[in-house]
Amino acid sequence: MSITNSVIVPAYHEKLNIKPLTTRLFAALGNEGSKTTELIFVDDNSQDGSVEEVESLKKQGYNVRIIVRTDERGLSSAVLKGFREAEGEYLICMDADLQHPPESVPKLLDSLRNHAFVIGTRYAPGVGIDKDWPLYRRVISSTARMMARPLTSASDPMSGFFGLQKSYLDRADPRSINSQGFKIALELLAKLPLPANANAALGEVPFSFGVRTEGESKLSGKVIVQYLQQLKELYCFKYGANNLVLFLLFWSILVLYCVYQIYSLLF
Ligand SMILES: Nc1nc2c(ncn2[C@@H]2O[C@H](COP(=O)(O)OP(=O)(O)O[C@H]3O[C@H](CO)[C@@H](O)[C@H](O)[C@@H]3O)[C@@H](O)[C@H]2O)c(=O)[nH]1
Ligand SMILES: [Mg+2]
Repeated sequence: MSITNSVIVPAYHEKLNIKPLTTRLFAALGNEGSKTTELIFVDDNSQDGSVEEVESLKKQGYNVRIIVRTDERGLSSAVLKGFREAEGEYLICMDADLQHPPESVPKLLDSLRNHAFVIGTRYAPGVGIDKDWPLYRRVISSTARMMARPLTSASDPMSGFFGLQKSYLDRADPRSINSQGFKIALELLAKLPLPANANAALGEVPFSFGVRTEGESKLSGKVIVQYLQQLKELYCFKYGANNLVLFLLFWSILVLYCVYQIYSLLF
C-alpha cells in the first residue's frame, strides 16, 4: 500500500517523548491507517539517543524515520524540511512533547480530505488548555494570537498542530516562505495559494492542549523576536509595505492591549 499520509514532528532533545508519541499515534490510526501513514521526526542533532530510539521502533515494525540536521536549527525550518521529504499528499505537523494528542491525528486527516489546510484549535467549545499551562505562556499566546488576527481567519494560528495538502505547498515559491521561528502554520496560512472559497480552504479540528511531562520547552526570547519580525513581514506581504500608518496604528493598539492584559493580571 502506498503512503498517503505523512506526520512530521520537529524534535529537539525529545528522546523520552519519541516512543509514547509513536505508539500512541499508530494505535490511534489503527491497522488500515497505519499502512498508509509514515511518521518523520526532524531532529537538529540532539545527540540524546533519539536516533537509537527511532531505529528501535522501526525494528518493531513502525513506519517511522528520523532526519538529523547538522547544518540548521529551528522549529519552522525543521517542519519545512520534513514536508519536503514527505511521501504523502496529506501532511500533518505536530509537536513531539505530547501537548498535541496523537489520538486527534485521524480527525485532522479526515478533515484534510475536504480542506486544503486544517488547523488543530484550542479555542472551541468543549476543548481548552490544560490548567497547568503557565499563566505567562497564556498571556504570550493570547497576545500573539490577537496580533495575527488581521492575517487569517483561523481561530488558532499559533497552533503547531495542523495539516495541509502537499499540492498547495508545491505551488508556493519556497523562497517566499519565512522559515525562522516557531509559527510556521501562520506563515503557510498567510502565504499559500489556498482556495478562495473559505470552506474549501480551511478546516478546524478542536483539541485539548496538554502539558509537557518530559523535557523542556524551547520557547525563548529569540523566538518571540522572530515572531515579531515575521508579523511585520506578513503585514507588509498582505497590506503592502507602504501602509505604514495602518501598521503603526495597529501596533499602538496592540501595545495598549498588552499593557492592559498585564495590568489586569497583576492587579
Ligand atoms: N528540530 C527542531 N525542533 C524544535 C526546535 N525547537 C523546538 N522544536 C520542537 O518543536 C516542538 C515544539 O517546541 P516546544 O519547545 O515544546 O514549544 P512550546 O513552547 O511548547 O510551543 C508550543 O506551543 C505553541 C502554542 O502555544 C505552538 O505554536 C508551538 O508549535 C508549540 O506547539 C517540540 O517538538 C520541540 O522539540 C528546533 O530548534 N529544532
Ligand atoms: Mg511544547
